Amino acid sequence: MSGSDLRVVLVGWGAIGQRVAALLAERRPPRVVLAGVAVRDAGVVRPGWPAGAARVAGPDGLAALAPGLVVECAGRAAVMDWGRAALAAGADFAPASTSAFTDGALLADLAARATAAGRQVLIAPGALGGIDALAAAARLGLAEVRHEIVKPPAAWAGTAAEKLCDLAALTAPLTFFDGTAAEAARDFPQNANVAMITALAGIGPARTRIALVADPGAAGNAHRLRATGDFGTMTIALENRPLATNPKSSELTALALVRLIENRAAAVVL
Ligand SMILES: NC(=O)C1=CN([C@@H]2O[C@H](COP(=O)(O)OP(=O)(O)OC[C@H]3O[C@@H](n4cnc5c(N)ncnc54)[C@H](O)[C@@H]3O)[C@@H](O)[C@H]2O)C=CC1
Ligand SMILES: O=C([O-])CC(=O)C(=O)O
Repeated sequence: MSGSDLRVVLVGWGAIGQRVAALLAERRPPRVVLAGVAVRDAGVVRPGWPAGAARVAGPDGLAALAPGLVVECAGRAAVMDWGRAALAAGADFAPASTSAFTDGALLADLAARATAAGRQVLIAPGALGGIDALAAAARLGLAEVRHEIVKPPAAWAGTAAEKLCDLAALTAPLTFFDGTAAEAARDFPQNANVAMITALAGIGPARTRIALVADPGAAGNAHRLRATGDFGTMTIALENRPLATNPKSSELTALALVRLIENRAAAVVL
């Protein structure tokens, strides 16, 4: 491998981390090396571990791998420490657990560290599409952004949805939450990270409206985004296939991270 290779470290070996690693192994993008994966128990042997990737036990072990890009797919609690460690190690930082940015001070802190280090915090579109159009449209001014997240009841199990409705008894779609992106991302960190992505790309966490729906007829995880503004009107509808090992997370989230990684090393960026 040459000195110009992009050395990537994944933080988290769950549904998304494993899918990203498998896609990189399949696609073998030029100039991309999966240098390491951070896990909580580095001693455990894990089937399917990527060839040549080091096990990283904690943020202190990051700099030794000389990463160019650290991709977080572990959970909200991992974002601050791994983001700081990535930027201190001279890497860009791409967090998937964007619900962490309901704490606006955390994003400001990482942004300041990125500026000081000459690096970037890169936010992939996650489970969503149309973020490029939304972010472009926001430059002229948006009047309204509404994002509806529809998942089967099983995908809401173990979340605050259980306090708001009887998931097992549903026979028709139920909108169990309608509020701001700030509230959605704060209260549903496993299911509404994209709410914060929509908000950051558009009109912010306080003005972006989010509806969360449990639908017993849903085959996958749907995202419906509608925005109006001086640019015109946009409507995006996605029916995402869930990841096999975590029904809460969409396949598209892993694909968006693979795209981000490949683009950091590509000659032509799309
Ligand atoms: N941006 C987006 O659109 C989306 C973001 N997500 C978020 O991405 C994250 C990962 O999702 P999944 O892979 O589906 O979750 P998962 O629960 O399958 O995997 C997370 C893994 O990270 C590990 N982990 C947790 N804290 C860690 C730490 N400090 N260091 C090392 N490993 C740690 C866990 O043990 C687990 O193996 C979650 O926060 C999820 O909510 C999920 C879907 C969409
Ligand atoms: O993967 C999805 O469809 C969305 C999701 O879980 C999240 O934003 O946290």
